[in-house]
Amino acid sequence: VVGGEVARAHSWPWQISLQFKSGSSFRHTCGGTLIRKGWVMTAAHCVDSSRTWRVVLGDHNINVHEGSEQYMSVSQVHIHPNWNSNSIAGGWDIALLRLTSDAVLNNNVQLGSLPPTGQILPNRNPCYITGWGRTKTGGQISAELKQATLPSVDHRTCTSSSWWGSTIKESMVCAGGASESGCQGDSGGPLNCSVGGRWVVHGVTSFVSSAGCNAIRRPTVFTRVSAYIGWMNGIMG
Ligand SMILES: CC(C)c1ccc(NC(=O)[C@H](Cc2ccccc2)NC(=O)[C@H](CCCC[NH3+])NC(=O)C(F)(F)F)cc1
Repeated sequence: VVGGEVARAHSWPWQISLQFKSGSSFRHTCGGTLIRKGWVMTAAHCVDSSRTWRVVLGDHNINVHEGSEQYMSVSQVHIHPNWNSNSIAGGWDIALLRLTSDAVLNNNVQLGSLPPTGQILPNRNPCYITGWGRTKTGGQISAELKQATLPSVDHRTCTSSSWWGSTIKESMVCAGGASESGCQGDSGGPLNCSVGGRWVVHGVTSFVSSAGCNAIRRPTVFTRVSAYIGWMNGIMG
């Protein structure tokens, strides 16, 4: 997350760290959202390589064992069948991870709320991006979970020629476009939007401009969760 601030610990208790085994330890690679006790929603591009994954729930500083963490193994990776790893602009950048055991819900670990099918946010709806991703283009990932306000940008604006143009599909949500953005390592994490006074996870962090994470008029692009409710229910049962 470029800009914003360090989140109050466990204030986004559905945020998870997706890590892969590297030698004898695990490394953070992406974010994700706990949506059922046994299921995590993340980006397809995070899991389209075969690795040994683990999901860390209830984390704040990913380099320190704080006692609130739950370490979960992944028994199954369900990548959307239409995902094409050579075409991030094609969309479909969403995946579900089945955990080997159910999370224990508590003050530090809670389920994220999903929107109803088809819900589209109005322009400039208040949203926060959260993640442990890089804190500036080419910079380092953050040890502590960060948050930044990224107002949603409506489709008409985001697809205009001086913005992203036709790269943006109906199944995507844009948010930000000023000095704050997502960055590498935030992929797969939630776009948390305030709807009716409650936090709803409206996006899965997908991509930023290759000219830089917080490039002007290149808002962070998210997979629109409300376009995939049917698919997810079909998988999770
Ligand atoms: C649609 C097409 C023109 C297009 C292709 C690629 C991108 N962006 C990218 O590829 C930039 C590259 C980058 C690297 C380092 C620093 C900044 C940017 N990376 C990204 O946007 C990666 C997803 C890459 C998926 C690759 N299979 N996502 C992110 O960084 C995140 F966290 F914002 F979600 C953007 C658009």
